Amino acid sequence: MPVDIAVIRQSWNVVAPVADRIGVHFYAKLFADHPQLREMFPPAMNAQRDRLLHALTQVVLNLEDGPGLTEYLGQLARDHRKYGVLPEHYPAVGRCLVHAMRAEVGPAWRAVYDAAWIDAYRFVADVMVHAAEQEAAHTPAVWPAVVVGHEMRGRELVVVTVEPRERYPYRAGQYATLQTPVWPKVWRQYSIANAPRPDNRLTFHVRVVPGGWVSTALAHHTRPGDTVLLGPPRGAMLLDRASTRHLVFIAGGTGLAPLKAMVEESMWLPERPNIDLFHGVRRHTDAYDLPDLMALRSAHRRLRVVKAVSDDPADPRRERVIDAVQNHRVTLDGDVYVCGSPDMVRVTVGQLRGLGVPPRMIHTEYDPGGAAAPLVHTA
Ligand SMILES: NC(=O)C1=CN([C@@H]2O[C@H](COP(=O)(O)OP(=O)(O)OC[C@H]3O[C@@H](n4cnc5c(N)ncnc54)[C@H](O)[C@@H]3O)[C@@H](O)[C@H]2O)C=CC1
Repeated sequence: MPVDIAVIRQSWNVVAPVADRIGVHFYAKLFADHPQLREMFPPAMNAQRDRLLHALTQVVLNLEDGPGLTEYLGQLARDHRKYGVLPEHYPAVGRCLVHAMRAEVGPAWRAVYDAAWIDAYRFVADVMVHAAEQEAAHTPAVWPAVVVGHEMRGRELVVVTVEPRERYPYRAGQYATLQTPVWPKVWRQYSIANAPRPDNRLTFHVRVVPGGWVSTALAHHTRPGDTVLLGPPRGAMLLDRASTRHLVFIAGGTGLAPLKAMVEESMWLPERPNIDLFHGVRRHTDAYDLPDLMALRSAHRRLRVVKAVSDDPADPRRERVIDAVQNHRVTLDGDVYVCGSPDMVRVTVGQLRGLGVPPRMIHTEYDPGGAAAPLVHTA
């Protein structure tokens, strides 16, 4: 049965305003009817509810884009394998979702919405089950990884290195989701700070976020020998290996991680490009990776590394990282990669656009649509 896009869109006018309540209702109903599913989810459900609503919105907005929607749902399904989702769970989810929508929308809900959503959900479930099955044929759902390095760099920043037991296939610039034994079922995304290595080891730069469960666990309750779990690699901020164009990397704080991985990858290219790597930090003491960056610098003659300090009272030349790029008269004639906090990325990209850098040359971890939430966050 084809999905009735017009009816779904119409229903969205009454669903969207009460979407938060639908999220709460949906999970309450799901766990009441299927208590065995509760243990698949984290203790705190706020983020989970946001993800559900985000996914629903993506489905509704992209119903006309068949291939794009299939790609999105496939990625969602591959990500969900780590939660232990099985094909038999999907019908229960569909029933509870439609029930929650009907209940929260109230009298404005029409009978035709039921049928349209049941069809739409069936389509979503079919695509996801198929994608998960295909992936399961050759890829694990999770990668157990032993912590082999744990180095505090300052009080609230840790550099963690792990060694997955099986080969972890990823590209420089991507990120992984990670779970520690301290908080089962709680996953957080962290960019991988090194290009793939023969020893299969991955390094993460983790700033402790106040109240952040996983970042605190990694910094203060994790030791070499512990085992963490990794979900599949994700992210599309990658190097164009065929290009020899000048590369400018602009990092804010731990946003350095994926850009450092890309610098490493660029060192294998047959024709190494010229690279400018700017690391923006608030204070001098926040430049947690400077010795490593300098080591990289001495191995790569075409690499320039610049530290920009924005808020250090001891430093008269306080500059935002984008100001440092301008002050060093960098020619912005190639690809520019920007990574850091959402605000930092927004401000920096705005400045780059103002300087005439074409949007297609600016690469970030953000939804190309622009206004949407960042695709990666760490906590
Ligand atoms: N793949 C990704 O997208 C990754 C993103 N991140 C994000 O990067 C951020 C790093 O945070 P911290 O290490 O605490 O660094 P931070 O927030 O202390 O900032 C470091 C630099 O960014 C600049 N900055 C911050 N806010 C700015 C703004 N509104 N406008 C212009 N410049 C600004 C600061 O001046 C400083 O130079 C986190 O939000 C983290 O989630 C980190 C790793 C990977």
